[in-house]
Amino acid sequence: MEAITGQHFFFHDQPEHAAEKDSCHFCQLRAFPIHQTTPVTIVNAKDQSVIPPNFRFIDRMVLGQGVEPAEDSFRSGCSCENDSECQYMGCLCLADLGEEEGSSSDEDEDIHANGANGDGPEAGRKDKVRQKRKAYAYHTHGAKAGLLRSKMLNSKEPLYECHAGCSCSKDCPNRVVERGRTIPLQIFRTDDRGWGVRTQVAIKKGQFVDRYLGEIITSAEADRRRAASAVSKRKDVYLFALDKFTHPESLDPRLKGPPLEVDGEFLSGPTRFINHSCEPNLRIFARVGDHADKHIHDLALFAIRDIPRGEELTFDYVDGVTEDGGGMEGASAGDMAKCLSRRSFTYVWKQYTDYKAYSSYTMSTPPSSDRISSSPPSPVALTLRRRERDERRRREEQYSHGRPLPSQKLCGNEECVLRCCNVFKTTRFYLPDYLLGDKERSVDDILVKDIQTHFAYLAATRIWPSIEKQSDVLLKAQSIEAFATSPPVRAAYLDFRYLCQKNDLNFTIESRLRETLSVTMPRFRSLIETLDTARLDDDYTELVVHRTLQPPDQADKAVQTDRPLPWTQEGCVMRFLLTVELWRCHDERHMRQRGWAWKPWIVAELVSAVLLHYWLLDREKCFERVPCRGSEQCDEVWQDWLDKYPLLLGDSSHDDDEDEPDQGDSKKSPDLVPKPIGLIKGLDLDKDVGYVGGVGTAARGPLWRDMRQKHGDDGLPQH
Ligand SMILES: C[S@@+](CC[C@H](N)C(=O)[O-])C[C@H]1O[C@@H](n2cnc3c(N)ncnc32)[C@H](O)[C@@H]1O
Repeated sequence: MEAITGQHFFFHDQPEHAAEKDSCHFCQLRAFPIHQTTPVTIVNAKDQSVIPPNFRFIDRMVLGQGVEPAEDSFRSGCSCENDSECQYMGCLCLADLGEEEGSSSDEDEDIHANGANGDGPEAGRKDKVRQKRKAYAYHTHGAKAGLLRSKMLNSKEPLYECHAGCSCSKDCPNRVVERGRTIPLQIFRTDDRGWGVRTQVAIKKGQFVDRYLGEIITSAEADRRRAASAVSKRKDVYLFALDKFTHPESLDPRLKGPPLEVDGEFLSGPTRFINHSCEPNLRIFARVGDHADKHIHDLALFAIRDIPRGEELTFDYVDGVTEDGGGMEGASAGDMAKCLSRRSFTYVWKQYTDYKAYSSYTMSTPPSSDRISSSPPSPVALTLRRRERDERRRREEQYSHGRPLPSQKLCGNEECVLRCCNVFKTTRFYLPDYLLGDKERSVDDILVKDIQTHFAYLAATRIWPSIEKQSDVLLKAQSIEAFATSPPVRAAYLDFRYLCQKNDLNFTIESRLRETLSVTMPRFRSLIETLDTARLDDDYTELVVHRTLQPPDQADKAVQTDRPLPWTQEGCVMRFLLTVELWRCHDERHMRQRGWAWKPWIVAELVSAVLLHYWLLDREKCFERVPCRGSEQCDEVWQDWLDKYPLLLGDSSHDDDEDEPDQGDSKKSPDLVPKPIGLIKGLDLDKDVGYVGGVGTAARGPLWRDMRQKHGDDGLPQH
């Protein structure tokens, strides 16, 4: 260290040492304009180590190959007439803030700081200020001016700042990160953790410290560097993915992912030497200037508490993950893990799948602890933990919106291992082999989603013909569509198909299935009349349910064999009907479809129609059966369904006892906007294609009005 300092001091102002000067870290630092006011120094009072010679200080991001900033034509900025306007909603730079983030709980603090509280003439001004909602992230007035608001310190939101493309001045209060570091820093040799960074002045809570700089590289290049690095895990601590705005469905191709990454190992600023701590004094935030450059957003470090002069600066490499999987400072600290970029996503993903292969799945136990303050957790373990936590949160959200818990069985028996009772089980150890998705179009080029909608509409009008009000019909149709397309019904159909194949039962023609349905449906109806399928807590019900769902029991037969008897066609159909009915009851019990307390004959009608509908969709090649990749994929399937049918509490109308539509629920559920039924031009689905062949009319008359016979086709006989 002394030798290097000496070289610098004595020789680097001489032209013949130009090359050496170029690689001298002191010279690099001195060359930055900011060095005059807020220098970075390097000291080593411990040993002879020097900053790695292949490291170079930079004072701005370096864009790697294939990484481009936005074109000028996409750039924009605010047109606020004076700087103070840039604090409020209305400033274009703050346009991406949601309502929640925009609201300011610190507003009073600022007004107080400015002496504008109480009655009198100031009160009017205060009211006026209140009308304009303060939205930006910093304090404006008094001693805290320029510091991050306390609300933001715990927030996962990015910071949106004004920038060079804006009409406000450089002194605009919303340009904190842009103005750069104001704190002199010292890189020093720690006792036990290599280099570290300490502050040369006291830092206030909420004060901006510096950005994390580096080379911005593509994800492919990051992977390449990981692979090339002797120890990939080591490489990971220098890589930050710029994924704050990445979303697979983003309209901006640059934000679709995989995200760009910042590599600070060989080119960076002093923050690259900041060590990890589980009780850090800094936190990292995503910061955006020009919105067109979200893909290369900044990583800005702020103090999260007052820091005395001389104290080592640290941040939590995984932002507060604790052993129980929660955030160190409550939920918001955990959420910030998303703000803290995912380091080495791709690499870790591979590790993750391996990890999943041996880790037992549990909803509450994150991978083993690495929370030791004296040494940092391995980045792989940390990322795994973070991913586990994010997944867990996503699932919890789904459960709160009606996805059943994986532990729940259709039959109600905790111990049940029957495949068909476990349609909610999507964990690692009980993943379905396949998932059933809709193709976009049928073999006849009809949009499958139109067929689904049309089926639901016809079912609503035929099974509940007494509903007159169109909005009630649409509500009914919407809830039928949600039910019929739900993941457990799909799982039940796959199970049905599998069972049929395994037992060489082929419903190769529609009439065969219709016949079987016509025999099975009355039995099914009397079964659910006898049982209270909505309450599965008595032994008798469970026994009967299990008998129906299980392979036929040879004990019932005269001939005893070692193997279970094969399934019959009626058995397969019955198993589908009962599985779907149990899911319907579960759904009703647990939240989404409240008020579906239908009489057994309505249930029998609808559930049978659903089976025939699925079979017809299958025949028309509307489905795709995809191997299930993992529980994440099941999560996605549930998420898609929950997103598409967010709240279906409004369908209580028209039990068979009711004459008048119940409009109460639709009034109570403003979220339920009836979906327009897309009629398919030139096509009568009933007649021409027969997709809804199973739907008859249940209005006190014959349960199955055979649409096909009307058109001279084979059909389901009346019963
Ligand atoms: C981003 S660098 C920080 C600067 C580093 N100390 C150096 O000398 O270059 C991350 C590396 O620092 C070390 N490190 C960071 N935090 C640490 C901690 N709390 N305990 C031990 N080593 C730590 C680890 O070797 C880690 O790979």
